[in-house]
Amino acid sequence: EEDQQFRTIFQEIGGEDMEITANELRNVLNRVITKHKDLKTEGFSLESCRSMIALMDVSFMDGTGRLNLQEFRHLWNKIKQWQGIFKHYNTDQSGINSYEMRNAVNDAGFRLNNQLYDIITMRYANESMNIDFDSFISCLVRLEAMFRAFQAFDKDGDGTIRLSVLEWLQLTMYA
Ligand SMILES: O=C(O)[C@@H](S)Cc1ccc(I)cc1
Ligand SMILES: [Ca+2]
Repeated sequence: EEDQQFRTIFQEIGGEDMEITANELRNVLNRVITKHKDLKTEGFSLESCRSMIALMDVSFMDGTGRLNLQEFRHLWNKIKQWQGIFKHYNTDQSGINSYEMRNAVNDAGFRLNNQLYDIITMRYANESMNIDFDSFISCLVRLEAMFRAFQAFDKDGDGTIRLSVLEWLQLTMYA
């Protein structure tokens, strides 16, 4: 039942080619956020949607540059989960600050170190050191995809991976 609902949404957004492009993803995300006044954002940019699609490609080893149903379902479920976390910390509608971001990232199930929390704030916060909803989502999509990519490379699970420079560039230039 829920799956059929998903397929319908997906069909409506992606069109008959059953794939969602960055533009189509941007349109649906920006349509949904207009219905949520408690999600502080200026909207999702095309670039952030391109990045999220590339990260889903990396997660699902599917270098199409578009979202298939499986990738879209995963991304959409994550956004639904993470938007709830964002609302929980975005109490004053100013976005979330670096302290709240640390708790939000933990609530999303990630365990990082202090240096990484600082890096995330530097990378995703605006001039007043607050993180808007679209940046919040872009950050967590990247975080999750990078964890999954590492695990895919770390076949023996020993916590280390070996990459040639070209393998490194294939990952970092695309993701
Ligand atoms: O589906 C919805 O509208 C709510 S429940 C969750 C949600 C909120 C924001 C986005 I963008 C996507 C999904
Ligand atoms: Ca894809």
